[in-house]
Amino acid sequence: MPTTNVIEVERLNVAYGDFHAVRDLSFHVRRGELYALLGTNGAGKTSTLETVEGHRTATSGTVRVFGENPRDRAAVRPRMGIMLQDSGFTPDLTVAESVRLIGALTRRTDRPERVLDVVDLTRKADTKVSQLSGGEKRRLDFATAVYGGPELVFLDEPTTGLDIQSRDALWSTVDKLREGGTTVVLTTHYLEEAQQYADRIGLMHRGTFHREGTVAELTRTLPSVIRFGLPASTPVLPLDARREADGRYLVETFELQKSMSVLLRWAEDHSLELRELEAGPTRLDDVFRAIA
Ligand SMILES: Nc1ncnc2c1ncn2[C@@H]1O[C@H](COP(=O)(O)OP(=O)(O)OP(=O)(O)O)[C@@H](O)[C@H]1O
Repeated sequence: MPTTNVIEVERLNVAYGDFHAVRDLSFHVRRGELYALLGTNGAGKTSTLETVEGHRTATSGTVRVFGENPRDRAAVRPRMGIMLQDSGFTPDLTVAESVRLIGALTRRTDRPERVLDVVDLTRKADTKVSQLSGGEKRRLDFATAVYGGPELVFLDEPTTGLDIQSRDALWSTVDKLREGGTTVVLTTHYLEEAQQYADRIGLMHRGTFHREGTVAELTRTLPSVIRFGLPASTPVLPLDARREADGRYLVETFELQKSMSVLLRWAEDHSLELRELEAGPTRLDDVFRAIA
């Protein structure tokens, strides 16, 4: 199957009066891809997503979704599911009524019972929205993205407020949607989720991309790290290390395996225990910290 772009953004600008929230931003999302739009606070993620979702008009530049202008709601909306940070369901409606409403609004076909089952709210079908817990409300928000298995799904901070079981269940549902070919656009402040699930990441800062690429592309410019603790008096270390505020040692290296082997041999030779030893490639958190 040829790779086609589901989303194409070319030199997007979004301004609020004199303030430029998004500057000349260009990116595309391929069919079947999970693309994470991440960034610092106020970077312009919401402004960008609202434009792609068709809720906001670009100040300049072009945005195409399925080759169409996303402001053309009739052409685009039935094909996309949007899980907002708060979908704003009417508190007096029951969960089942809310799910049926999603069906009517999206004009997608599905069985509400199936959707309730997928988001694990079958037991709460007759409960009013106002009586749901925070995590249950979030799962109801997720139903808006799942209903009718749309081709494109936007997940805005999908797992905020969810316990670990609900998070795992949400990601397993997302995996199933993806097996069916669904394209996913994610925003999250849980960087480990982006690191685990995203095919590509656009990392925004002050209205533009600080970096864009796969997780490996984003992290490989920074060294891997090794951390460990040692007793008070030790022989001279075999590689450059610095002391952290908590007294542990930190080694930064572009040759993780080699440095580990040097360190382990040294510890063995001196009968030393490397306490709380941790080693691994740079995490996305470190890429974020490097922005500052
Ligand atoms: N309606 C508005 N009027 C004026 N300024 C706005 C408006 N909406 C957003 N902004 C500003 O535009 C910038 C980008 O905001 P946006 O909400 O797109 O960022 P974000 O990346 O989603 O941030 P966060 O992670 O904090 O939610 C911010 O500086 C914000 O204050």
